[in-house]
Amino acid sequence: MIHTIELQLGKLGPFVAPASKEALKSSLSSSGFAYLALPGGLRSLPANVLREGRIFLGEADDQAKSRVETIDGSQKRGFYRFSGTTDTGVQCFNIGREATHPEKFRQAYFESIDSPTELWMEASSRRNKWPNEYPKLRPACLDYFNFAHQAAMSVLSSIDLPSTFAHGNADSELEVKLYPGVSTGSEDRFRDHIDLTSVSLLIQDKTAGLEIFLEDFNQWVKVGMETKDTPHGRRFSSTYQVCVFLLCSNAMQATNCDEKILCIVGRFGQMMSIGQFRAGVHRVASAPNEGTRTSAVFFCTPDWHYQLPDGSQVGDHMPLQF
Ligand SMILES: O=C(O)CCC(=O)C(=O)O
Ligand SMILES: [Fe+2]
Repeated sequence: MIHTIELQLGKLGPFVAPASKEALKSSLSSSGFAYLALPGGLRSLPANVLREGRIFLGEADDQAKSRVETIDGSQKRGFYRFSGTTDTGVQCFNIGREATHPEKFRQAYFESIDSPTELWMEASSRRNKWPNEYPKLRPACLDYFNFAHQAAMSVLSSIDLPSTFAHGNADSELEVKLYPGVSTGSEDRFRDHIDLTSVSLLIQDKTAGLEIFLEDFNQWVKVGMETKDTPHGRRFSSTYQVCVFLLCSNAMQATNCDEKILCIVGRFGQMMSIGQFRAGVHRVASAPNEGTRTSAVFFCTPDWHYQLPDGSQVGDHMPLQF
């Protein structure tokens, strides 16, 4: 069962009310997923990051993109073209925590494994890249990054997992992806996987595309945006709502359709909880004739030197940086 948790707005940012803890635990342990509903005062944050990301990725010319592009290595910052999928044409804009010396975040890890500096320094010191021509992108991304970090910390502490202690560097990533429309619906755009995160927070602006696997039902379900019937036909009711359409044989049933963020347990969330919380398997399928889709995922990542219950460090699980 996927529960919806109302986030509250406190002085220090968004938080999960104590009364919602059990529902959140039950949702993340049974399915690996939960919805976070936003109070009105915070709803512009996801809307802004999707809008500014969509404008940059959809409208900037190749030159503007190439000025903030990362081509090589697994540590992406700024613009890059997504590969490693059957689909071409997916474009991304990636940021980490804004910092002058981001290599400091991973230094303790690399030193603990005696890794020669020249092997990790270059990739780990990559800073955020902001396109000058799109000045609204930076505040939209940074505001959302800060919000998402706070929200993730509150989610983790509510379910009794290490929060700020394990995420002191806030060495997380925010990635906006633009999936151009397709006319055929056969291929997966992003194959099924779990994320290398403690939790991921996902928003999207289109009904079609994201699918999550519900183990208990042995079924893929579509996560979409609410549609409303109007005299002029069906239309989307907001830019980033997510809801689940259960793939029932006789009816597509929409549930949980308000201003929501999908919270997904990642591999580290599962490991930190010694399996109490299930990592959520998800994928992006192509949705023919649905037009362009934009998503933004906050990949909440523990510090690389953080030691997991099995004795490994978080960094041991990360793809090579060079
Ligand atoms: O674009 C999406 O909705 C999902 C992308 C995703 O799962 C990922 O980047 O890990
Ligand atoms: Fe993912």
